[in-house]
Amino acid sequence: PYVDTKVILENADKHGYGVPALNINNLEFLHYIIEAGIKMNSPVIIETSQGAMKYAGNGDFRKGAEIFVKMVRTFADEANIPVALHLDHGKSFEYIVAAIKAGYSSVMIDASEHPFEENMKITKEIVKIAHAAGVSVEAELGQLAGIEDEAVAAENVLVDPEEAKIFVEETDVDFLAPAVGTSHGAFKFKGAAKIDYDRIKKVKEYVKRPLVLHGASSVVPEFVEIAEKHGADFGGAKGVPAEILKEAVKCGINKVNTDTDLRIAFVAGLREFLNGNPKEFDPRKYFKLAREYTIKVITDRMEVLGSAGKA
Ligand SMILES: O=C(COP(=O)(O)O)N(O)CCCCO
Ligand code: NA
Ligand SMILES: [Zn+2]
Repeated sequence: PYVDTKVILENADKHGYGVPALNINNLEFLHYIIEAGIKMNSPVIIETSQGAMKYAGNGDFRKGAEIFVKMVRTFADEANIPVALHLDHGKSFEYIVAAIKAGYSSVMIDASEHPFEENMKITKEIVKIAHAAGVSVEAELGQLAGIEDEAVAAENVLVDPEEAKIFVEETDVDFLAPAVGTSHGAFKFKGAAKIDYDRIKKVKEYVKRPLVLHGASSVVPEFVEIAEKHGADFGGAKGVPAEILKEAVKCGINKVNTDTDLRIAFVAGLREFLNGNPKEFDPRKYFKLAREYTIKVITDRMEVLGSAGKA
């Protein structure tokens, strides 16, 4: 069934597991996520960035929002796993309102590049509007480095747990994304991978609601290798290893945002298949390995996070 993201995340919070939040831009990735969820009997959170809304609507983001809601609801209505649709990194009022009007389960208002008071003020407004429409809200505190679709945050600014307490009390936001050392994309750490567990624990103690880990892709070496064997150049790619994700879930993370891992698995399979099948040009055939690898990277993640078997 199609559910509110809050329902999925409150259950995950209660039972101490993580749920993958998986980004899509097209029908194929939605197919793979649903297949993986059904196979593992896991709840799934589908998420789209503002860029994905524009892309799906061929430039018209309101159209794109409607297309995603109709596609996701069609799958969700007949799947016996909980499925939610979330707007990821909503920065523009127009996009957020379009997602709410189209029927998204939840929206993120990402005002993290603004000073604390401004972030709080903007988030409060969005919460009022979203809650009036029965839609739950995610916000971000602190800043991730790395590329975030439109904006590039220069440095990591880790969340201040005291600020998180005030922020949640003031805004009544449903789930919070604290910046704890990760960043978006395939090049997350200069040195060894590490995130600030104590900071997660402190925020959890204060806000007592589901927490979100952004920049959580593992950049799985197996798929990086296959992609590079077939012409990709991902030199220096490094993500969040599975054992760090497990620890982060223990500390209170419940929604685990994952985009880069799906992209790498897909392009690894696509490159391998195209290199090995020079005569093939049927789009129902040449995604075969891309599909297989993308489903694999999702089912593995459901095991790591503990959402497998929880639908
Ligand atoms: O936090 C994440 C996931 O980040 P990643 O999958 O790159 O680790 N997202 O919000 C997904 C979109 C970010 C741009 O790729
Ligand atoms: Na999000
Ligand atoms: Zn993110």
